[in-house]
Amino acid sequence: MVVLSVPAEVTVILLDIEGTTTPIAFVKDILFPYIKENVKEYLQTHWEEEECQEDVSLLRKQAEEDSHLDGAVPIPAASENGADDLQRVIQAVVDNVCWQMSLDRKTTALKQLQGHMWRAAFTAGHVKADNFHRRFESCCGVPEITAAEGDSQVGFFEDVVPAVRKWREAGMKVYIYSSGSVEAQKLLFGHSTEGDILELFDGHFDTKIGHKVESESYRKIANSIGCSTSNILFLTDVTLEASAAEEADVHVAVVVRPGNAGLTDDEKTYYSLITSFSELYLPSSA
Ligand SMILES: CSCCC(=O)C(=O)COP(=O)(O)O
Ligand SMILES: [Mg+2]
Repeated sequence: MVVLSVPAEVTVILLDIEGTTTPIAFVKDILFPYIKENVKEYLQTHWEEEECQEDVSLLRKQAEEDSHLDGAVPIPAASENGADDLQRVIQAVVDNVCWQMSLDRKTTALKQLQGHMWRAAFTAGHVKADNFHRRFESCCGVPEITAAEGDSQVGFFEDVVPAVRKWREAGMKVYIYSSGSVEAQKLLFGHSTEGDILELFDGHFDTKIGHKVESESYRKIANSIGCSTSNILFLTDVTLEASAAEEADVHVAVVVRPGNAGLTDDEKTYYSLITSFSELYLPSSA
């Protein structure tokens, strides 16, 4: 087995989710289809609620910023002109969300709405919490999406939970940094195969602190944790994120998982690679 020695100055492990703790297939084939298939009904049901209106305002603001982009979908302001007008605005929001998702945009506006939709799905019982890791089920007309046991559509790779427990026993702090909203992250870790494992994490960060491809985000994270950037080891599948973190003096390792995007030969040579969290060696746990 390949072993990657964690530098002695590292006291914090910062984890990406999609492609790192969690198969890309789980996000793309289970979590995201739920959004696309339910967004219209969600908006129609929750439209009058303050939270939903805040989500729509944020999406509208994002749409204005995106107006120069090819295929961008504007969201008109809702007027008092009756039900037809309301349906036109809702359809524009649906089209905007689907357009953003077709590009796998990581905007805070999109991620916030997704998090609220997943929460509503849990609350309404559309999602079975005890088997969330391999079934994301809807009772509102959407076909049940079930992944067969042993395939890649589970919530977490099997090495994740044992490794995180071990790191914590060795005195490491463990944080999550994902484009998925903190609320969505907590749903995921709150419903793992091993039950609620939120207590394994010292905290969560999302794009509200900044985008993952921007170095400044990692400086802000270190500041928020109260450590130096060089005390952090960031594990991610995306080299653009690794590069931004490294520019901020964060240690990085690129995680190679089944279903992840391939790396170039240069990237394979340049970055420390791991295929499982069990390949990390902590001198302090020796
Ligand atoms: C429950 S987290 C949802 C995952 C998600 O929406 C996402 O965009 C994942 O991005 P990551 O930064 O974890 O690669
Ligand atoms: Mg990722």
